[in-house]
Amino acid sequence: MSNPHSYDGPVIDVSRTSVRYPDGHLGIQDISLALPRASICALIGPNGSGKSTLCRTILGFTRPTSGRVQLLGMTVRHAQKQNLVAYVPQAEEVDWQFPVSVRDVVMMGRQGQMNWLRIPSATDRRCVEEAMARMEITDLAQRQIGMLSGGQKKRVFLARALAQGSRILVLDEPFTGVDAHTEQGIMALIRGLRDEGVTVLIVTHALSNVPQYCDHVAMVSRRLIAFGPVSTTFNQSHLTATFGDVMAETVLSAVHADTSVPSWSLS
Ligand SMILES: Nc1ncnc2c1ncn2[C@@H]1O[C@H](COP(=O)(O)OP(=O)(O)OP(=O)(O)O)[C@@H](O)[C@H]1O
Repeated sequence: MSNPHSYDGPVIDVSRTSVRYPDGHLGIQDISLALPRASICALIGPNGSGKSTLCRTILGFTRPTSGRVQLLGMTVRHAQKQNLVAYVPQAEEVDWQFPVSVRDVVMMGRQGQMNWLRIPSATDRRCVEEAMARMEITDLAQRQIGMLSGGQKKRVFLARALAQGSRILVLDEPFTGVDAHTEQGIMALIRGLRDEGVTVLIVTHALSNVPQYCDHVAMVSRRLIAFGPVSTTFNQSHLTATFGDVMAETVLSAVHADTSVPSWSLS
């Protein structure tokens, strides 16, 4: 098995991967992409195009029907066991009624590092306090997660991912329902992690932010339409093939005018 700290191949390596759900629906078809270390990749496509399916396959929540996913040169299961992958879910995937505090949720990021008794060490506690401070949620530490605003909830899950200290970070729509200050904070954090060597995959409908925030972009419509550096891939022909010509025009004019396209306009 490769050493995750010295491994210099593709960090997320998806090879000819398809997912067909038990009811016969096709989630993704024959997708291949290879993300390098220390990069930020946007995963974009219309509703139902397979973004979540691809993420869930990379995270090991969904098994590919065919093809193969490797993370840092090892199977997804091995990477998960070594705590190498952190995930920030969409708000809808979380049971907000669950009676846990913000600090408890952030501590969950440390579970893979704890001993079998699951008693947090001084290091675990320090990592949790540092992650909460970095996400500016220390004052919320005792609050029950269901009582927080949408932007505060996002920051809690980012802090959990930070506390985990993983080499790969997958975020599902991190900008939905957050204000401009939180959005800037999330991006500053993600860039900081990228500069520390973390590989980041972001599912986003905030298309006009992609050139500003990301190094690579993957465009999907069940199949892979295009993948590569933003500078050469985020262009009119690929956007048209993925979203249609009206949306491609709207996105590109928003990029040039440096304004954002509301995500609801992409449904
Ligand atoms: N559990 C499931 N069982 C059956 N079909 C599914 C399941 N989950 C997703 N699908 C189907 O797989 C396809 C891809 O869905 P997916 O959720 O991956 O798209 P998405 O790009 O993430 O969409 P959105 O932008 O709306 O979140 C869709 O046709 C969807 O109906």
